[in-house]
Amino acid sequence: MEEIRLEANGNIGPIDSSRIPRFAGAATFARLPRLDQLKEASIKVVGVPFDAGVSYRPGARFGASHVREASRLLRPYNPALDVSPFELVQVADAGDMAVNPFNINEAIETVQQNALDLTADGSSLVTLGGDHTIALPLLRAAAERAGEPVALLHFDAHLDTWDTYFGAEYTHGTPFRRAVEEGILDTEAISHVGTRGPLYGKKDLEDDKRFGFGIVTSADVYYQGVAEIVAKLRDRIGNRPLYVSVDIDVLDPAHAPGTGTPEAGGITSRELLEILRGLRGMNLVGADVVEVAPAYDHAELTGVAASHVAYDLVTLMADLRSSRIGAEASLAGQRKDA
Ligand SMILES: N=C(N)NCCCC(=O)O
Ligand SMILES: [Zn+2]
Ligand SMILES: [Zn+2]
Repeated sequence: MEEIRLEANGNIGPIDSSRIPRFAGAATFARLPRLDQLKEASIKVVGVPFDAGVSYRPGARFGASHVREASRLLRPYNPALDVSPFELVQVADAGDMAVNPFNINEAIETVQQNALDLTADGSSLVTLGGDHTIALPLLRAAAERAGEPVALLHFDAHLDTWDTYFGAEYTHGTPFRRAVEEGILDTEAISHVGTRGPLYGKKDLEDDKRFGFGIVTSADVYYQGVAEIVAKLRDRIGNRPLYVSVDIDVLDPAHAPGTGTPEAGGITSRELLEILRGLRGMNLVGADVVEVAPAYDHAELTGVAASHVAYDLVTLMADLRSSRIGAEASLAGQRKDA
C-alpha cells in the first residue's frame, strides 16, 4: 500500500499516523523511511541483531526489531527540547547489519566496517543493539571518524570494564576495557552513569579508576539529582567528540525488565531522559542503545523506554546538526556583508 509521509524542508519524515494507522505496515524506527528509499540521510538508525557476547540471559539479538515495533507511537515533535528532529535533517532507518552469530571476532569486524561505511558521508549513527559487545567496534569507527579518541558517557548498571569471561576477551562485560587498551577513548573524559549492584571484588573498581573512568552511581543520581549531575558531566567532557552508550539495564528492572543482566536499584526512565536532554549542544558523534532482550519484556516496557531514549538521542543529533548549519549560514552571511 502507498506510504503517506510527513515532509518538511525537503526532508522525508515518518509515515503520517493521522492517515495511516500507526499499527499498520512493517516497522521502521519511528516509522521513518528506510535508507534505501532515500538518496542520503544525515542521521541513520541501524540495528545490530547480535547477542553472542552475553554472560547470562540471551535474546538481545531481537532487541532492534523490538525497539522498532515499540517506536510506532513516537510522534514527530519533541516538546522537551522544542525540536522536530525529522524536519531539521533527514533521518532514516538503515536496517540491520548482517553479523555472524557464530563468530564474535568476525561480527565485531562487520560492525566496525558497516559503521564506517554508513558514516563515510559524514552522517551520524544511532545503533540499536544487540548486546554491549558491539560498543567496541562502534567506538573504533567513531574514533576513526572523529580523527581522535572520543569522550564516552556510558549509561549502565555495569562497569563493562572487566577483563575476560571464560578466557574470552570480546564479550558484553569487557568492551570498555578493550576500548581503553586500544587508545580509542579520551581517558580525561569517560564516565559511567547509573552503576550499581554486586561486583566480583573491590579490584573491579580499582581497575576501572585506573583506566580513567569517573562513576556516577545510581544512588548518586538519587541523592544529587539530575541537574547537578548534568553540570558535572558537561564540565568534564566539554566540547570533545562524545559517544553515548546506553545499556538499557541502567534503568531499574521496573522500567526495563526486558534485559539480560538486570540489577535492582536502577534509575528511572524519567531520570535517564532528563540527563540525556541535559547534553543538548554537546559534540555528540555517535550513540547506541543496547541490551534490550524482548523475551523478558512485559507490556513492551523496555521497548518503549529504549525507543524514547533513541528518539532523544536522534533529537540531540538533529538539533546539533541544524544549529551548526545555522551557524555556518550566518558566518557565510557575515563574510558576504564584509
Ligand atoms: N553489559 C551487560 N549488560 N552486562 C555485563 C554483565 C557482565 C557479567 O555477567 O558480569
Ligand atoms: Zn549492563
Ligand atoms: Zn553493558
